[in-house]
Amino acid sequence: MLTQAQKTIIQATVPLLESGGEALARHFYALMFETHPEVRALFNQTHQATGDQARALANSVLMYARHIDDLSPLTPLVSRIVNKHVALQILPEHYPIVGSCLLQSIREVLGANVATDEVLQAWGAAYQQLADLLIGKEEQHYEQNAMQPGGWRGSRRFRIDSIKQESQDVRSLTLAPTDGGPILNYQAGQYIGVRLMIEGEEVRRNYSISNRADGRSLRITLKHVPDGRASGYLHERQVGDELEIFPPAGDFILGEDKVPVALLTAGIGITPAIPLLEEALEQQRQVHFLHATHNSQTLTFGAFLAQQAGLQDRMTLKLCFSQPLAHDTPDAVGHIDSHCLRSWLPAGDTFHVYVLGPTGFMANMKALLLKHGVTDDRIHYECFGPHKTL
Ligand SMILES: NC(=O)C1=CN([C@@H]2O[C@H](COP(=O)(O)OP(=O)(O)OC[C@H]3O[C@@H](n4cnc5c(N)ncnc54)[C@H](OP(=O)(O)O)[C@@H]3O)[C@@H](O)[C@H]2O)C=CC1
Repeated sequence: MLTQAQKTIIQATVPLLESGGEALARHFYALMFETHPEVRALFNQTHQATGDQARALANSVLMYARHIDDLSPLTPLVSRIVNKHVALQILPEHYPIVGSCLLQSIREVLGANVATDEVLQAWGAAYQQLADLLIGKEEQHYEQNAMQPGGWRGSRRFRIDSIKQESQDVRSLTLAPTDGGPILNYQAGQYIGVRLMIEGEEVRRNYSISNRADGRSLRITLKHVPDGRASGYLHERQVGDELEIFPPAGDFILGEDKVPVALLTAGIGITPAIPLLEEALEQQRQVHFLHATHNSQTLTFGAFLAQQAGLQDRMTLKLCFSQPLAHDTPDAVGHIDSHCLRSWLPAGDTFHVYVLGPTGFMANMKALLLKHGVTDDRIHYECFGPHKTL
């Protein structure tokens, strides 16, 4: 348990974290990967290179320090972190490695005058409190996954049953367990973890599941990112190849109120929106599917969406192309703007909006939605990779 004196020390470090948190986080990752190369696989090295992971860690530590007296406002953030950890199979033994490197980094970056023994002890206790919380919640997920019919713990081997080119740089892989057993009933909007061995090095990634649970197979849909190690590797796989998969996780799911839904997506952010769309339609909800992409060549699931919109009275489909080809006839050209949202969103003020895509897109859409009067509690978004507050 943290003492009141330790909580006061943690709160006093907030200004330091506000100004120097990112430098601290960068130092921490460099130290950890140097002294514990075995944990490299748990972190996407592209997010390291862009600094996204360091920013996400700095922000999480800052939020934690700010709310050390009452952690309840952090419940959504903790849930996001726990789910990402579960899909990457973060285990209790990983926490002491992170804890010792974090304390060493605090000492080295802040210096002995600021990072006194008292300060380090307070942060050691605070870290342990957070680690215990996360380990407990993650174990609950692992247990729930393992107990369900068709569930499993750790990795399970899946075979690629089919491959489909969906658009210019995007293909879907349909995967079935090699043991022939069923697959648990995952929720629309969830993702899985994949463990790959690329040139002798372990790499782990999360990928959104792009189909609804059918008990037999699951589908992931991937964009080939230039220089993307895992996506490049997966795009070279053939039917019959096998992959190691961690059980589904994720809390980006439809709310239970059967209100109208707007799915506002861009680029490859469309992947989790497909099962969300199917679920919403099955629940007889009104769905407005608004999607931005470059043009018809990069449009993923275009035929499926058009077919659904043709079949379903309750579905509206609007496409915005930023770089249309000569023969393209989208509903709008450029970026989705205030005018598009005003005419494309459902009427009334009960609908919820689910935003998925590049971070800049999600930040823009959130700002426009707020301006349009959509309240914060009705706007949902999920970052692919480290969580960011928009
Ligand atoms: N949340 C999720 O589940 C997932 C999210 N992603 C995220 O999606 C990102 C990559 O998506 P990708 O397919 O390459 O996207 P694209 O670069 O293909 O962009 C898709 C569309 O969004 C437009 N756009 C980009 N930025 C903005 C902005 N700031 N405001 C308005 N419109 C914008 C683009 O216009 P323009 O032509 O001007 O670029 C384009 O029309 C990744 O970075 C990843 O983080 C990926 C997978 C799943």
